[in-house]
Amino acid sequence: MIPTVRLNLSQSSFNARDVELLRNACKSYGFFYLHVQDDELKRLLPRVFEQSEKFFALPIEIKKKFSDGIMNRGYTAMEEETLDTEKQSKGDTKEGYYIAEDVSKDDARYNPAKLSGPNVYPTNLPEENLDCIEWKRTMDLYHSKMKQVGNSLARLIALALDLEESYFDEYFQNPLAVLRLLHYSDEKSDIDNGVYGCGAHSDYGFVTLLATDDNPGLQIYLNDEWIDVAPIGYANSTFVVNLGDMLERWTNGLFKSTLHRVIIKTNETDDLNSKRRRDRYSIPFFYEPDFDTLVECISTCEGKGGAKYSPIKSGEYLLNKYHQTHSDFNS
Ligand SMILES: O=C(O)CCC(=O)C(=O)O
Ligand SMILES: [Fe+2]
Repeated sequence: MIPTVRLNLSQSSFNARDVELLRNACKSYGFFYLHVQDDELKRLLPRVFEQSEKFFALPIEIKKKFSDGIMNRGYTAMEEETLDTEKQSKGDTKEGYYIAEDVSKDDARYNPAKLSGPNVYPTNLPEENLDCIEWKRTMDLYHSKMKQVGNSLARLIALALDLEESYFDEYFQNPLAVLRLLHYSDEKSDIDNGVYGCGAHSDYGFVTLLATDDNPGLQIYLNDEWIDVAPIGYANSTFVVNLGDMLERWTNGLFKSTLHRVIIKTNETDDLNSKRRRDRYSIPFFYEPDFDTLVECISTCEGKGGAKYSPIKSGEYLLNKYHQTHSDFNS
């Protein structure tokens, strides 16, 4: 149902049809598939998922070592995050790993109060369990490639708003660009009892580009109904993209930041004749404007009714949301 927009990273201009598709999808659903044409990305995606699975397969006491609750980097355990505090009886049945821009302490951009600092990477593990060098290389490469995709998508979004293609560039000089590896446990979601893979929420920032495996689970809330989003699988470099709250605020509600959640439907009694279904793995990439960006209604979106939302600061908005949802976040 949601359309597929195309983006070719090696081309500098965009196709008018894609601009139109994107505009309609952003207004109606706040969600679309994005097929990104880029050979390096296509080769990289299976490796990123492979390395992600290898990490999550490690024992919990090892995984827990690689975490920084101040900068919100590295490992977050099963049920640590609760995205819908009203409806959930326990945390999301998923574990995760945050990777952002790796900024060393001697870098001029180092500023932990503004979430700019070093990543946490797995280290000192037996190579047969995890090749830490390869792991870091793969994740850093993917993070950098996804920033390029985010930058290009921001330009396409500007065109869809009838703005200059470069309109958003100034707000993404040091974007809060965060990759999050996710692994859902096989615990079946139980809506009546508040058990969710991931509770209902809207994303906080500009756009999220989600790579998933072939497992279903993602649902979006449209016209008072929860609708399944068919998993696209990462093999052909297609992402499920959704818009976040900041873009909704920037556009005065013209572009939607839509509620979504993850429902895990499997359990031990799943089709015993076929091979047991694998756990679900997904990797959202959150592309958000610079920490100090003031997000306020774009003048051409104001319309007759005026601005519906008060201006917010990008970084403050994110920090607030992290505090509300993460029990281990203590910045
Ligand atoms: O795993 C998914 O399909 C969605 C995850 C998500 O919505 C999020 O992390 O914000
Ligand atoms: Fe989300």
